[in-house]
Amino acid sequence: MTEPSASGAKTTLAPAEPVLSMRGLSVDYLTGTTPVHAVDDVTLELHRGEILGLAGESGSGKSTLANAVARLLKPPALVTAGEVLYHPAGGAEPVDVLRMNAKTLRKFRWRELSVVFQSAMNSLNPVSTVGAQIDDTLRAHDTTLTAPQRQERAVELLRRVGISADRVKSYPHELSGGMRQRAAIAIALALNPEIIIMDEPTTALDVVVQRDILREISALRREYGFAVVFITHDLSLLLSMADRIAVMYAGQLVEVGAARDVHDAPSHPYTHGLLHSFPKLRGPREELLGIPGTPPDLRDLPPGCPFHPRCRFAVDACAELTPALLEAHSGQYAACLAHDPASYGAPVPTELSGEGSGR
Ligand SMILES: Nc1ncnc2c1ncn2[C@@H]1O[C@H](COP(=O)(O)OP(=O)(O)OP(=O)(O)O)[C@@H](O)[C@H]1O
Repeated sequence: MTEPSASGAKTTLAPAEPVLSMRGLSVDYLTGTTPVHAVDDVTLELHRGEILGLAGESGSGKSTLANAVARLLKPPALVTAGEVLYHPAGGAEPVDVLRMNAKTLRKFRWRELSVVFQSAMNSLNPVSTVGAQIDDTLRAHDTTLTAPQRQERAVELLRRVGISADRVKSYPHELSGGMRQRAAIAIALALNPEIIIMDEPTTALDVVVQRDILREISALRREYGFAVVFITHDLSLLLSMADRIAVMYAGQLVEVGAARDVHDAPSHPYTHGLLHSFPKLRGPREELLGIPGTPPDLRDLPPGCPFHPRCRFAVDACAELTPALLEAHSGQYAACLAHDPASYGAPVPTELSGEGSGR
């Protein structure tokens, strides 16, 4: 696969310097007689300080990819190929997260990378107050802090995510769903990591709380400068908050680009279908085309492009050739033969050409 370049980032907060590089990453689930290829040869960079949105239907491999990066996979999951390079600040040599020993990994987690899951109830300890949980995290990873300093920091962190100081002594069950999610974010921020992986962190919350928390994540990111991998099946949500978007289909990366470009001119038919599956907030009304059919069985992908049976732009070659991730437009990459004129044998469909998008 061609590695996406850095040129597409939307804001100045997303410089092109990588903090994490996934290269040729593949993960299988070894269940039954045939492995499930949940992540298939993914090459993707996370830039320092950016919000990278990871989108795709349920089962496309988003969580598996994130868990592989955080070294949270458990059997039957197995990384079968690839590396995940962490680039320390200050230009030190990159380190392969997948090959870190237990001691290095303990330091890497929380200090450099933390994770916020969909259900804070699963990550928070039900028998410990939120203040104590922040304190535990700080004590385990930063021995230079005194108890009063840790307490001060716990109050400050909770304040940063919108929880008042008097809640420090609350147990998770005493908090609303939104507050629990905020507390989980506060713990993730405790050691000031460079990377935070958020796996559907607001999906279980109502829309108003979700919007508030997303706004706060963006503000915190600006203030602290961490990079976020934000996972959701809700592409419209990502378009409003991410700098860049990576779209997964059947375990593969099918499109990567700046959020605005992906929104204005998707270059992969799957992204195009996702974008036309929900009504636009602005602009003229459009027919909702959706995506026909269902995702393939990851044990037995169709030959050629895995999306071709559902693709309205497919030509005969799509059932035979596996498309590489190629630059479709400047800074925007798609794994689609339509952008490879020699193989496609027809002009790029207008819908995928970027024409009319004002670029
Ligand atoms: N423990 C497991 N054993 C076997 N297959 C699994 C296991 N966990 C996940 N899978 C399969 O791996 C594929 C990718 O799953 P994954 O959860 O990574 O997708 P996802 O895009 O995050 O989906 P969702 O949005 O529903 O969380 C799916 O086909 C899923 O069924």
